[in-house]
Amino acid sequence: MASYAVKEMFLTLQGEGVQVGRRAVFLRFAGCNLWTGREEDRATAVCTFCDTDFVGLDGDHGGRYPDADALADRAAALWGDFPEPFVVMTGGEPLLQIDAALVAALKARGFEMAVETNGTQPAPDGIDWICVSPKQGSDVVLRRGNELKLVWPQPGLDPDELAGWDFDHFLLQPMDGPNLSSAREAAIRFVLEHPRWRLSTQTHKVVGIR
Ligand SMILES: C[S@@+](CC[C@H](N)C(=O)[O-])C[C@H]1O[C@@H](n2cnc3c(N)ncnc32)[C@H](O)[C@@H]1O
Ligand SMILES: Nc1nc2[nH]cc(C(=O)O)c2c(=O)[nH]1
Ligand code: SF4
Ligand SMILES: [Mg+2]
Repeated sequence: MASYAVKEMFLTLQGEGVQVGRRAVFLRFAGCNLWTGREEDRATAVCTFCDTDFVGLDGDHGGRYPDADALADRAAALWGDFPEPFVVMTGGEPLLQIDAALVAALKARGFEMAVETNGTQPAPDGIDWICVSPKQGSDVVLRRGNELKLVWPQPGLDPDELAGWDFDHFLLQPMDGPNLSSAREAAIRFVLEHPRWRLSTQTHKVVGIR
């Protein structure tokens, strides 16, 4: 039976993408295949701009969960006594760990499931909402889903090529970091010229929630 390495779990509002503002349990898995998460490796990683600490098991409700039921029980407890539970699985790279047993355990507790992924791994069946965020220099195998959320700008990644992939929504998300304001301006300019794309703002950072 699989065990799961979890960095943290918390209740918040989805800050990004088409489902922005929605109450959600965030389940952040530890580990990623495109960066070790160590600052000394950032410059040589495939993904160099990550805004997230996904190393270790030491966050709120983090730990090694022995099985899918234990993890789904914790997610249900965090959601609390409300209808229509919603979980966003992220990381790190969640598709390194999400398996059929976890999907089934969450489904059995009534969860609607979303995933935030870099798209380099196939997704198991049964996930309700797939957000793929491609990274320049990686091999994206998951080219269909609900939303494609491109962190912008990423030199070498051409949005016109991605626009042929099979997604319902195409989003540009300005890259947070030292050049955030110019990234924002570039994204706004791009959307004004390419109405197929929408701007995704990381609203949780603006309003000061997790
Ligand atoms: C931390 S990642 C975890 C999920 C998965 N590994 C991925 O990259 O999609 C969550 C989301 O944050 C985005 N992201 C990471 N660093 C960012 C940054 N500096 N600015 C804007 N978005 C960022 C990712 O592209 C992804 O959409
Ligand atoms: N509020 C909030 N919304 C988010 N949407 C995607 C996030 C992520 O790190 O995957 C994230 C996050 O870390 N916090
Ligand atoms: S792929 Fe996702 S989790 Fe991994 S380093 Fe990039 S943004 Fe961070
Ligand atoms: Mg985040």
